[in-house]
Parts: sequence; C-alpha cells; structure tokens
Amino acid sequence: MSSLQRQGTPDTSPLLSGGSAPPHASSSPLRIDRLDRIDSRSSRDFAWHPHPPPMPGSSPSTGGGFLGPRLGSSSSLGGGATGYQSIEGHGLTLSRSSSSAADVFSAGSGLLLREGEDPEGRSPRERNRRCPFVIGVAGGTASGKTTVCDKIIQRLHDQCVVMLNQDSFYRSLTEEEMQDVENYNFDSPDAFDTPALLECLEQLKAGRHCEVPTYDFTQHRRGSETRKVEPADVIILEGILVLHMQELRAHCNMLVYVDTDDDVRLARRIQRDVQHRGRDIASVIHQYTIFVKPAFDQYVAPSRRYADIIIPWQRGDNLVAIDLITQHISLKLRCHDLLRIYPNLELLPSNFQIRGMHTIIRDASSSKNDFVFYADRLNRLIVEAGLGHLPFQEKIVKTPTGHRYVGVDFTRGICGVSIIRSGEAMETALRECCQGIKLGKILVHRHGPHEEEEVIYERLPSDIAQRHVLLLDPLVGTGRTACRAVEVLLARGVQQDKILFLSMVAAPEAIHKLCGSYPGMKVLTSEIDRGLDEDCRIVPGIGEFGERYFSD
Ligand SMILES: Nc1ncnc2c1ncn2[C@@H]1O[C@H](COP(=O)(O)OP(=O)(O)O)[C@@H](O)[C@H]1O
Ligand SMILES: Nc1ccn([C@@H]2O[C@H](COP(=O)(O)O)[C@@H](O)[C@H]2O)c(=O)n1
Repeated sequence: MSSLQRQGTPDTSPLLSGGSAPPHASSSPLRIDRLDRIDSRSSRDFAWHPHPPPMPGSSPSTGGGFLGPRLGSSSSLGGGATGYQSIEGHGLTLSRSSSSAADVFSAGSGLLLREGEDPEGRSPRERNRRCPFVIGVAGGTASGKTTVCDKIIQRLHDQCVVMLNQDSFYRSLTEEEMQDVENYNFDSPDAFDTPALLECLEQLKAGRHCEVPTYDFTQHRRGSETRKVEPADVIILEGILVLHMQELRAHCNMLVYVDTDDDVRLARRIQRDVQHRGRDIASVIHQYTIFVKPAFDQYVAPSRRYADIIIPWQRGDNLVAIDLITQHISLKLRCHDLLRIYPNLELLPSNFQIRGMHTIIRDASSSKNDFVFYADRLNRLIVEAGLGHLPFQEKIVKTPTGHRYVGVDFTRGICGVSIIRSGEAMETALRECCQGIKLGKILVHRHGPHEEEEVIYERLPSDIAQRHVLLLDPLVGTGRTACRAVEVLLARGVQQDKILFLSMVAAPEAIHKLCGSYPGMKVLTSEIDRGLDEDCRIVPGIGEFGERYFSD
C-alpha cells in the first residue's frame, strides 16, 4: 500500500486549523493590480438584488500581473513614496485604490425581513440577503490560501462570511482510478466536480443555502456527510484553480493570489500531508514532482495575471495585505447597506476620472482655479445623472438618412433650487445642461451646530408646485439644512416625489435624515463620506465649499 492509499485522519474540515504562522507583521509589499477592476466588477455585480442576480459576464483582463502600482506598509515605502495616499489609522499607503473603509460610515445591517411566501421557497432570511461579495483566492498548494482566508474571516468578524473550498469538490475516484492512485493527477482541472461547485455558488448568490460535500484526502473520495452552508454577505472561494477557471472567476468581485516560493510551499506541503493527509515524505515528493509542480506551472502560476491583489505570503503573516483586503470589502458592504436601506438613494457610479476630480476638490492645497474647474466638471456629471432620473416620454424622430429613431423627450416643467451659498456653485452645471432653466434660492441659517435652522430668504418660481425640482447643495452633513429646505418646497406645494436632491458629498447622517424623512424624494450623491466630527463637519470632507468656490 502506497502512502497515497494509506489510512489517516480525514481532512474534511473547511478550515485547516493547524499551522502556526509567526505572528509578526510582514513588511512585504502587497502588489495591487487593477483595483479599478475590483470596483468596476463590484459596481456591476455587487448590487442588492431582491431577486437572484444575473450571472456576471466578466471578461477578465489579460494584463501582466505585477504591472500595477504597489502597496506596502508605511515602513516599506517610507515617506518618499510620492503619489501614495494614506489610509487613516493603519499607516498604510496605497495608490489608485478606490477608497479605504475608513472613509465610509457603516449604516449597520438593517435587513428588511418580511414573512410570507417566496415563489422560490427561500426563507425570509435567505430572501432578504443582498447579492454577496465574492472573493476568489488562489495560489499554489500549501501557499497559505486557507490561512489567508482564515485571517480575512477573523477581521470581517462583524460580517457574515462563508468559505467554499474547491478541495471539497474533488470528484470521488472510481475503483479503477483508486487502483492506480499514484498516477492520478489531482492537480488537473478534471479532478474537480466544477459543475457542483458552480451550483453551490449560484445558490448562495441567489440567497439560498447549499450543501457542500466533505472530502476525505486519505480515501480520495467524498464522505457521506455534507456541510450546510448558509447564504452570507461575503463568500470566499478558495482553491488552487479558482483563478485559472474562467467560470469561477466570472463569479468573483475580487481576485486574490497568494504568492509563496516553491520551496517554502513544498516544505509546508510535506509537513501538512504527512501530518494530516496520511502520506509519507517519499510519496509527497513523488506526487509533487510528477503532478503538482507541472500543474502549478501550467495552470496556477499563469492564473496570477488575473489577480487584483497578489499577496506575498512566505515571511509570516502579511497583515498589511489582509487589512487592505478587509477594508475594501467593508467599504463595499457598508455603502451597499445604505443603498439597500434606502431605495431613494442613488450613488453616482464611480470611476478613476471621478475619483481624480474628488481628489483635487478635496485636496486643501488645490488652487482656486483647479477647485472651481473640477467642481464644475463633477457637478455637471451629477446634474446629468440627476436629470436621468426624471420621467420621460417616448419621442420618434426622423434621422437625416430618412430612418425612424425611437427616442425620448426631455421632461418639461423642471426648475433648480440652490441652497445658498454652496448650492449656487451647482447652478452653472444645471444651466449648461438645461438652457433657460428657472432657478430659485433658499437661504437657511443656523446660529450654532445645535440651534434650530431658520429660513432667512427664499425666492422660488411662482409655479413651483407644478414643477420637478432639482434641489442643489454640494455638501450635506447633518442633513438638517437640507431638510429645512425640503420643508420650504413641500410648504409651497411641491410633491415629494418631484424633488430630486443633488449633492457631491454626503455624510451618512444626512443620508439617514433625508432619505428616511422623505422616502418619496430621490437623493443622488457622488460620494458618501465617513461621518461628522464634533463640530458637525464632514470627515474627510471638502471644507467650506462655498468659500473655496466663490472667494477670490
Ligand atoms: N505565513 C505562514 N508562515 C508559516 N506557515 C504558514 C504560513 N501560512 C500558512 N502556513 C502553514 O502552511 C501550511 C499550508 O497552509 P494552508 O493555508 O493550508 O495552505 P493552502 O490552503 O494554500 O494549501 C499550513 O500548515 C499552515 O499553517
Ligand atoms: N485526494 C487528493 C486530493 C488532492 N490532493 C492534493 O491537494 C492539493 C490541493 O489542496 P491544497 O490545500 O494544497 O490547495 C493539490 O495539489 C492535490 O495534489 C491530494 O494530494 N490528494
């Protein structure tokens, strides 16, 4: 009997508990590759779907793995790494990343559970889950994938996270294959029951539980038991071929590659397989040479190019990398909490152009010219996005080539109302988009952060009650001034569902107040910041917007 056939302790646990990684923080850089892809995938796929979401049809980039900017601990980059931005409280530096979780406030996880029949037979808990954030984690055998996932799960302790191991979906060997198990290639894609894994993944993404097989590495077959996995906010899919298999990658919002030197992996593998998988050293080395290493070179190493994040994992725990990943996931989950709670909240879809505009606008050292230029540019995008929410009517026109074009007609009867003084900075964008639009103004004054808001001045179109109103204020912090302005409009007979509130930056407090108090009113903002400081200023914020825009 070869050691591949030996009896031993079944290793069917979803998490290998063994292993004691040295608890020192590594200064290894985390190689960030295309965090923009994480974001673009996230904005497309990672949305709250009351019904099962559509299958994401992502087409992975084939760009080189290490071309992206680097991220490392502050010690590794030092102060000289220009162009890098600090993540508050963690001493991290990153480049091009979308945001740190520190910038965003958690709205909690107020699930909207309702009892009742579900046509798909899901429980209320299953039904009300949002579409989960899926992280694919790959890397060579014994690279530390499970350990990395374990650490991510520990850090996401306030979120509901489940793990799917590709290992659990190894096919059971037939009697014939068992006879010649030494020559069976467990590192080939054919060794896995990928349809079963996909089915589980799809069930979880649809908000349903799934039954995951248990696998016995000593017997090379599935156990009779299955493991029930409940739907969760975050699904971690881990395995050697997760990044290699396009059908698995397509499900992931974030792709992580755990990068560990071959010799380190072989040493870890020998130790693990001997201790936990009933093998002897000779058989591990034989299997490694004949199958594991060639398959690594053929499938696993090349799949690194699909990774958004590559984590060097040979020298202790790379906590910098783990923190960055968990911060990014928290950011996504928290933003979606607000979007899920308030159907009347809209976020301007982000991209690097928009992030770049925010960066200049938020930079205290930006010149007045730059501030105004980029504020106007961003406001224009916000206004255009806002106008897209107005009702429309079909309109058919004839093109110069004589063909029919079925289009839409812009809504008539709209007006803008700016909240003085910052809101007036958005008037330019509105005028540029809607020629000749009527504009009104409201001035709300508050003597101190805890005083009542007082309406000092209002000048509104006389027929405002018949109009759709775009209410403009680039910054909303507590939301109290904005609410007071909304009250003025309502008192003038404007219907709630004909008000569209447009802002550049909103604190979560303002979102709660505006969206919660006026569920009929749509609120559109470009970014949601972390919160308010003790003086009720938005953090990280923009500063005094009106002052920066209008003063000489
Ligand atoms: N950073 C590390 N330093 C030392 N040992 C580690 C480290 N990460 C993982 N290990 C050990 O290496 C072995 C393989 O790790 P594991 O996470 O199970 O790898 P994989 O899931 O990629 O096969 C385990 O025994 C684990 O405890
Ligand atoms: N019966 C089996 C099944 C798989 N293997 C090896 O497991 C490795 C994948 O698991 P990791 O935790 O190391 O990622 C893979 O390299 C297979 O060779 C096995 O030895 N026996």
